[in-house]
Amino acid sequence: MTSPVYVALDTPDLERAKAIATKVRHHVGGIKLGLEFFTANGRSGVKEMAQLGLPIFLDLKLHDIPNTVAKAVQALRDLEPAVLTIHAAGGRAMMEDAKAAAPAGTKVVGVTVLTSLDDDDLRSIGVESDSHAQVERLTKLAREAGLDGVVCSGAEVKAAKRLWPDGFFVVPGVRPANGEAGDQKRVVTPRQALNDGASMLVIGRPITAAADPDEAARAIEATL
Ligand SMILES: O=C(O)c1cc(=O)[nH]c(=O)n1[C@@H]1O[C@H](COP(=O)(O)O)[C@@H](O)[C@H]1O
Repeated sequence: MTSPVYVALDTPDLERAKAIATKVRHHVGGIKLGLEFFTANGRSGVKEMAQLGLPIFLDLKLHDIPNTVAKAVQALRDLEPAVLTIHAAGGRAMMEDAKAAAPAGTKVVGVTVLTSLDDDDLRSIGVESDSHAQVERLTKLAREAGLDGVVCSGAEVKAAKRLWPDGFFVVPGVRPANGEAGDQKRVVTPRQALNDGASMLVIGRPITAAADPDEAARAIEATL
């Protein structure tokens, strides 16, 4: 079975990203390249990582007016990522236009509420709903806009899947039991996230910051 774990290679260092991906490749389903990697290495860096032969999740969390996001997605078409993120809070028209601009084989998923935010953080930016209700709201909107799925924490994935049984659910903020939460606030274990309906788990530091990343990925895989 292909592993649902995508390792987040959050580094500006292309050689380090390659080295970690090469080490863990037999215990993950793919690699996630985000803003830190992309702003340092750009499209050519993504192409170089693609040569490793693992599926790529390009996590750019695009969030702008519909025209700008659609044109940015168009400019990324030839990279053909397996998964691409946009912010669901960008609204329905933005999501519709992003999906229309993406390659047919790319799953476009909407980030709902970042896993680094709790209900107090939401209130501080004027969102009166709690994280659970806000994830549900944005999941419905993403579905209506024709996206393939959403990104949410493991605390909400069960509810999101109930609203969208055939949606694709990406769950970051995943930590092995007793793992360091760091800046993540809504955290669950990999096993719990899968039990509750996650399609894909995004795991960064628990693997990449380990003394032996392959052993860490293997240990996580053993809990699934
Ligand atoms: O879209 C994401 O992947 C994402 C969404 C979210 O709400 N929270 C979140 O942590 N992420 C990403 O998931 C990864 C989590 O990394 P670790 O906390 O090191 O496991 C990072 O690359 C984040 O950019």
